[in-house]
Amino acid sequence: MGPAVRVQGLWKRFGEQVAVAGVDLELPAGRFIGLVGPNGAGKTTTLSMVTGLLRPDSGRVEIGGHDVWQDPVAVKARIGVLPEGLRLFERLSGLELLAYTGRLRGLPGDEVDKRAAQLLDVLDLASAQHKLVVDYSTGMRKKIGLAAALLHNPQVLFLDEPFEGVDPVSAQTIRGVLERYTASGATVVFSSHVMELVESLCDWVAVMAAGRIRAHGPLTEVRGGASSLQEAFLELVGAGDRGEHHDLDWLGGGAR
Ligand SMILES: Nc1ncnc2c1ncn2[C@@H]1O[C@H](COP(=O)(O)OP(=O)(O)OP(=O)(O)O)[C@@H](O)[C@H]1O
Repeated sequence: MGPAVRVQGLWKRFGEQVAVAGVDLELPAGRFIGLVGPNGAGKTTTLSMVTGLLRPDSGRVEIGGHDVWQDPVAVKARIGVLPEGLRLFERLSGLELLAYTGRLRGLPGDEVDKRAAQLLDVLDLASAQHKLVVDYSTGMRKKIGLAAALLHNPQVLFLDEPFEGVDPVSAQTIRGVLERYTASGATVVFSSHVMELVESLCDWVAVMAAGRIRAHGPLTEVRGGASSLQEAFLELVGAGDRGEHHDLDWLGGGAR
């Protein structure tokens, strides 16, 4: 089986700022993949280019063997995306949003109804299905966004910070759905800067810093001899000694 995603020579600049500086990456199919890196590392920019939301300055991306920019329809049929800062149709109810998304995806009406009912149930949104999305909480928005991204049963699911602002119960629910999804051979790619989360969920990771991939591979390989992914990550991104500085010696109790 070929890689789920193949990225070659990907670059993106915003004026003087180089956000993504030559990323080459092959993401294996059927894995739970974490893209980790500090704030500003270029994770969102990379995922936006990989999913066809942002045009790269140069480089190529293939998903399931299809070029994201030359064959966008084939790619979009195969992927689901939960972007950061997801915009939803606020004046639709959760159920209406799924019905609309399903029809846009070309699914027959009765199939959409069946899948929507199951997703709402599994994601614990059934009791809120007639509520307008504008009235949903942050966690509910993530869950309805996830349901919309899964409705057409994509081969690869991209999630940008899916657990940000989500309470532990909802996080567990989301996690259960994602684990079930990857167990059946699909691929999840998600970005996060929460190492514990990545370590507990992912079996394959790519570490990004300053627009480049610093390490990638099975979790155990990337972690190497370090006691945790967090420790390996701090060594990789060269921030191991951060916090040792005494510039803030005025901060805290004592003399004002
Ligand atoms: N539209 C834009 N215009 C200008 N600069 C941008 C734009 N988008 C991203 N950048 C810059 O590119 C760099 C990478 O940003 P990006 O959002 O991809 O990082 P990230 O790894 O997702 O960070 P975070 O974890 O904080 O979300 C940052 O320096 C950011 O300021």
